[in-house]
Amino acid sequence: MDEQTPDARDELAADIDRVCRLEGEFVVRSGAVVPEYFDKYLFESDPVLLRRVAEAMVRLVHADTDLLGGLELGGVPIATMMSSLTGLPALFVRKAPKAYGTRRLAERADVAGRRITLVEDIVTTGGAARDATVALREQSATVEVVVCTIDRSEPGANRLHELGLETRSVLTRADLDRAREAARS
Ligand SMILES: O=P(O)(O)OC[C@H]1O[C@H](OP(=O)(O)OP(=O)(O)O)[C@H](O)[C@@H]1O
Ligand SMILES: O=C(O)c1cc(=O)[nH]c(=O)[nH]1
Repeated sequence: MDEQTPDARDELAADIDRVCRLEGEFVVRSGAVVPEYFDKYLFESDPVLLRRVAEAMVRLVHADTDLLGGLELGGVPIATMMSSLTGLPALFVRKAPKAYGTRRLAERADVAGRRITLVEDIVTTGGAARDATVALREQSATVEVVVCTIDRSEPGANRLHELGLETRSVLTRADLDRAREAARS
């Protein structure tokens, strides 16, 4: 697939920022309290925006990927759309194994020996991606890349590289701040 043009990227940043940036006081997954929150459900529930996001994320997926592992919950609609765009099968990765039925953590089939690209909406500290990586590697999957829509991590906060995991984002916090500034001027 062609690279995304700088204009298309700027346009996506502006639209995502306008739709999903909230101001207030928010507790995030890591337990920190932050004054701004990117509510991914506000762009994931818009079919046109979800598709644009998924198209941009597909460009970040390595060719040798076997499965697109959407992280519960916000990663699941994105992984599903990416699966539809690429034909790669999706995997739905729960935060914890289901307590009954198949008792699976990763919904689809065994992941042993499969190369999984994780699909995440927002990376703040990388904690959710870390937990999923550890759990999937325990099931003998290969996990080396996480693709995300927004990397809002502060410098040094994302330590996924220590797990040998590469983070590839469509947009960073700086992209969204620039888009916001441009919209104001
Ligand atoms: O990088 P981190 O510090 O892990 O934070 C980001 C993660 O936290 C949020 O998920 P949340 O647990 O709120 O779940 P949801 O997708 O189920 O709404 C977000 O969607 C990421 O998965
Ligand atoms: O870190 C998080 O939990 C988090 C941050 C954010 O901006 N948006 C979100 O959905 N989760």
